[in-house]
Amino acid sequence: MATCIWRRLLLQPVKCRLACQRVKSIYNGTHGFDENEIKEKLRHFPGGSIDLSKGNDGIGVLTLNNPVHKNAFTGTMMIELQDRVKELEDWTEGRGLVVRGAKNTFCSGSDLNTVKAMCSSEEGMKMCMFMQNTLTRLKRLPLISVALVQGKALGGAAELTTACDFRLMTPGSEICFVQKHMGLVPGWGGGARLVQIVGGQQSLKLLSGALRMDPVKALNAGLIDDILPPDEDRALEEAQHWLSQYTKAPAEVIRSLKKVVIAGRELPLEEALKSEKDIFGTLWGGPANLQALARGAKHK
Ligand SMILES: CCCC(=O)SCCNC(=O)CCNC(=O)[C@H](O)C(C)(C)COP(=O)(O)OP(=O)(O)OC[C@H]1O[C@@H](n2cnc3c(N)ncnc32)[C@H](O)[C@@H]1OP(=O)(O)O
Repeated sequence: MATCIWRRLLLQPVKCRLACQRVKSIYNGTHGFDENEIKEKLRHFPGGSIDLSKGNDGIGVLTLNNPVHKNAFTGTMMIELQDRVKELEDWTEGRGLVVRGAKNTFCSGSDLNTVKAMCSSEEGMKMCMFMQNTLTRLKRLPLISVALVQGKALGGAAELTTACDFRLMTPGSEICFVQKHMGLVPGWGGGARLVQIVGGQQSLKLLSGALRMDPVKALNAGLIDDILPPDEDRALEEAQHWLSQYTKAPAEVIRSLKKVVIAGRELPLEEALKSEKDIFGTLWGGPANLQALARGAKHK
């Protein structure tokens, strides 16, 4: 039943808007999760912002902006991240997204003042459910996302990078799942996603060793997709250029490709195949398809 709804949603994002909100997220009222309650709590920990710019070229830039604290995630930044992801869900022209930190550093994870103030197990789990919902929705966006890691990506920030389709690092940067040193495990969904990206063996090493992954180690482990040239000030430009090799096509084609991959990632094979057929049907004989045929495109 759930996979059937999910398949319909892949095809009818507007029609099924309300159901969509439920299915795109993991937790809702049936899991005892009260989103408003946790948001109210998170509002008590202000600071920083999550900024989104949407380019006319269909490429968005999402910036974690709290540089005095190395872009650590405050409570209000967690809420703003959800708001920005909702905005991206509604951006029908979007084809790609770069997720980065302000001032040449990525993010030092959860704001430690927020962590200290929400120290009961119950509160921790609510925050964890809220962030899992948001990061799952980020990963399920019908556009191609890349995390640009400059400086350090620690703890929850390392988890955030796994909610993007791709990861890039600049020389001198580092990704480290420091949760073990905090007496924790990943909780924002980064553990499960890491296993999907690098496999169980590598994940166990990265998490239990809290390994500091420099760009070369991260590339060899399959954690990242490329290392950018050593020019910090041009890193965003380089990341956008790197991303453009995957986003050069009409938005409806790129968005449909991503939906096919989401179905393949998340649905049992037969359901994924049916989704793929339906998504294919939305493009066959459509403008991009007809233009390609009229051009007599050759693929030498
Ligand atoms: C499920 C979620 C799990 C989590 O994410 S738990 C959080 C994991 N992250 C951490 O423990 C990061 C702790 N911070 C550090 O290790 C270092 O500050 C870090 C990021 C390597 C940067 O080192 P430095 O370059 O030497 O800079 P610094 O230490 O002087 O930091 C500059 C100012 O930023 C602050 N800061 C850094 N990370 C923070 C954080 N996560 N929460 C709250 N504040 C944080 C730091 O306290 C300092 O502030 P101030 O200038 O002393 O007022």
